[in-house]
Amino acid sequence: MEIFREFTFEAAHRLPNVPEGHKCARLHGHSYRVVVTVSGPVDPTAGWVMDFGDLKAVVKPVIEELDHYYLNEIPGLENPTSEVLAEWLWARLAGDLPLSEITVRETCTSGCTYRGPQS
Ligand SMILES: Nc1nc2c(c(=O)[nH]1)N=C([C@H](O)[C@H](O)COP(=O)(O)OP(=O)(O)OP(=O)(O)O)CN2
Ligand SMILES: [Zn+2]
Repeated sequence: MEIFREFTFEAAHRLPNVPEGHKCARLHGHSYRVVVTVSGPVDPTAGWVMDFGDLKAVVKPVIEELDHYYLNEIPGLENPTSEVLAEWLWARLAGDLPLSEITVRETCTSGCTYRGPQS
C-alpha cells in the first residue's frame, strides 16, 4: 500500500545552465508542490501504513529549509531544476522514510516524479 502527503513552499530560483536567452535563466519564483509517497504493509491494528502526522513530522522540517529561500544558494541545489530538487529531497528523506516516489510540481502544468536511484 502507498500513502502520500502533499507539501507546498514558495521559493525563488534561476537555472544557470539553460541556453542563452532562455527565460528560466532569469530570477523568478514558484509556488512549489511536493508529494511524498511512502509504501509498506497496512498495520492490522492501526489500520494504516503510517500516521500521516508522522510523515508530516519528517518531511516538514526539510520543506522549511526551502520555503522562502533562493534555492540556488542551498548546497546541492546550485542548478535547481525540478529533477535536481526531487533527487535532493530523496537524499534527505530516504534514511527516515520508506519512500516510494517524490513528485515536484513547479507550476500547475510542469513537474517531475522520482522513484529513487536506479539499481
Ligand atoms: N525538465 C525541466 N524543464 C524545465 C524546468 C525543470 O525544472 N525541469 N524548469 C523550468 C523553469 O523553472 C520554468 O520556470 C518552468 O517551466 P515552464 O513550465 O516552461 O514554465 P511556464 O509556466 O512559464 O510555462 P508556459 O506554459 O510556457 O507559460 C523550465 N524547464
Ligand atoms: Zn522556474
